[in-house]
Parts: sequence; C-alpha cells; structure tokens
Amino acid sequence: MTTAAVYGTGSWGTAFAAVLADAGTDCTMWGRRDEVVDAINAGRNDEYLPELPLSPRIRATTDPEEAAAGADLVVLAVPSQTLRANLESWGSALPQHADVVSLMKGVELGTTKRMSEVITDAAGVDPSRIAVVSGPNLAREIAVKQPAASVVASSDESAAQRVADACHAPYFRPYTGTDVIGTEIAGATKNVIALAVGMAEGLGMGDNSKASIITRGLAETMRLGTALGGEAVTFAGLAGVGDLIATCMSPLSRNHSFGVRLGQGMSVDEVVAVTKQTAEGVKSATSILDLSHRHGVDVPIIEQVNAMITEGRSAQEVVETLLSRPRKSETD
Ligand SMILES: NC(=O)c1ccc[n+]([C@@H]2O[C@H](COP(=O)([O-])OP(=O)(O)OC[C@H]3O[C@@H](n4cnc5c(N)ncnc54)[C@H](O)[C@@H]3O)[C@@H](O)[C@H]2O)c1
Ligand SMILES: O=P(O)(O)OC[C@H](O)CO
Repeated sequence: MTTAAVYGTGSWGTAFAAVLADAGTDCTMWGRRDEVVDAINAGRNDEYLPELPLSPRIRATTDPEEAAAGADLVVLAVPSQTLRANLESWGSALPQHADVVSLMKGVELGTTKRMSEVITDAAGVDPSRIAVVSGPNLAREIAVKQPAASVVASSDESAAQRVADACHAPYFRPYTGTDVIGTEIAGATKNVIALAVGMAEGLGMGDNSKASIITRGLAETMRLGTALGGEAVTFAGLAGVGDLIATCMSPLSRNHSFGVRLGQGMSVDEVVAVTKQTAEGVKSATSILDLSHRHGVDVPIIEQVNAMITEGRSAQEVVETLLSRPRKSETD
C-alpha cells in the first residue's frame, strides 16, 4: 500500500488528499498554519473546502519531516511562485526513494522554469521520479466526488503508473502519459487564457467571443508547448483542451473569476484584495510571456493579459488591440 505526504493544505492539496484516501492511500498533509492543520485533524478543512468531510486516512502536521516519514509518494500543492523557497526550506526532508507529484500550474518568475524543473533544481529530485497531475480538476467539484479524469505525466512510464495507481478513485480516472513539458505548459497557460475569457465575460461579451478566445488561446498554448518540446497531441487531451474548457467556462475557477472582475472595471490590486485563493495566471502571465519571447513564439492574448496585469491596461483597450491586429492565416 502507498503512503503519501501532501505538502499544501489549500483547495487542491486537500481535495487531492481526499482522492488519494478514496483510492486507499493514507496521507499526511503538511501545512504552515496550526489552525488549518488542527481543522484537518478534526475532519474538515473549514477554510478551503468546508463541504468535504475528510477520511480518517488523512491527518495533518506543521512539521515537514513528520509529514514525510514513511512516505513513498510526495505530493506538492503550494502556490507555484513559493515552490522554490518551500523546497529550499524543507526539501531535504523528502524521502530519497519517493515519487514526487506536482499538482501546480505555473511557470516560475525570473527563471521561466516549469514546476518539475524547479523540483529538480531546488530539491535534487531526478526527473524520472517526478510526475505531473493535470486536467479539468476544479477542486470544489472533485471534493463532492463528481467524476473527472486527469493526466499523470512522467518521463518514466512506470512512475506515472505508480502515481495513477495511488490516485485512481471511483470518481477520479487518471490516464498516464510521458509528455511532461506539454502537460505543464498546458496547465500553466490555460490560467492566463481563463483570465482573458473572464475579462470578456465581465465586459458583457457572449459565448462566441469566449469560444474565440479559448480557441486562439489554445493555438498560442500549442505553439509555445511544441516549441519547448511538448507533443501536439497533449494539447488536444485532458491537460490541454479539457482543462482549458473547465477553467475558462466555470464560475468555480479562480482565474476565470479574477478575469470577470477585471472586465467589470476593477483594478488588479482591487481584485487581489478580495481574492483569498491562488489565481496562478496573474503571476505566471509574465513568466509565460518571457518564456515565449525567449523561444520566439507569438502569444498575443497572453501579451495583452500581461499588459492588463503589469501596466494597468483596461479590458476595453486589450480587446481593441487584439481585434485590430493584421489579418493572418489561422494555422500560422
Ligand atoms: N484549486 C483547484 O481547483 C486546482 C486544481 C488543479 C490544480 N491547482 C493548482 O494547485 C496549486 C495549489 O492551488 P490551490 O488551489 O490548492 O491553492 P489555494 O490558494 O487553495 O491554497 C494554497 C495553499 O498554499 C498555502 N500557501 C500560501 N503561501 C504559501 C507559502 N509561501 N508557502 C507554503 N504554503 C503557502 C496556503 O496557505 C494554502 O494552504 C496551484 O498551482 C493551482 O494552480 C488547483
Ligand atoms: O481555480 P483555478 O482557476 O485555479 O483552476 C483550477 C484548476 O486548475 C482547474 O483544473
């Protein structure tokens, strides 16, 4: 039987721990705050997922070494931009033999590294032991056990199989794959596209406009992902178009909701002030744009979302800029 250590007690760390428990995997969660850890040990993470009664297979601690004790699977679910600092603080506690799962959907600011690359850099984990789990997996829907599928991607097919075994619950169906780059780029980039779709919704636009942004956003994602070495087919799969649809269309998505508020005229600072949870696209827009520039990839939607976030461009200006670009072939 697998024993897991889950680092991060937010929405997805908690929902994924419940998936693991429902798949028969015991979990110890690590969190920074006593009150959240105490609530989990009392059977419910009131702050992040109050609707989810937690299995007795799940317990929590604030001690990273205690969380790691006896684990053969480590799951990382902290905000992307904090991963390196976290691993520098407690990465040495991670068991040498364990598979390491990244649930995070972001690209590191400054280095433009994907999360699996940060894990190798900061904690010395060999890429063959790293798996990425990504797909249309809104935590609040998984928490109430609505059926969903996901991709478990690892450069080592047997690591992907071990992780898929550990998280295959009656309502959670993992598919295995080996395209780590494509899976990670798809997961990080869809958050930025969801900001754009939310912004269109906030401006009062309808489904044609939103579908156009989703589809052209997918084209940007594929151009970037394949330029980095990802496989085109990944972007047609669960981690690609599947997650893009869920995140861009759902009011449960934090990135989508953040974008709606921007479209309604709030500033980034005003939205941040009322957003309790992580909207990864807000931070990763700049790093994904940098990555695209480094590889000579044209990403106009991402560029405009980044301008909204970093330069305070209005949603209306962004729409005008995108629509006034020179016409081109759809497949260029
Ligand atoms: N929520 C979802 O539906 C969902 C689904 C799939 C993937 N993800 C991804 O999972 C990752 C985690 O997201 P989440 O939804 O759990 O976020 P969240 O905002 O719900 O929770 C983040 C957790 O990290 C903690 N945290 C904040 N700053 C920290 C720091 N400096 N060091 C350590 N911990 C810190 C918070 O206290 C909280 O426990 C993100 O990359 C997100 O894109 C989320
Ligand atoms: O709530 P969001 O926008 O972080 O999206 C959550 C998940 O990534 C959906 O798969």
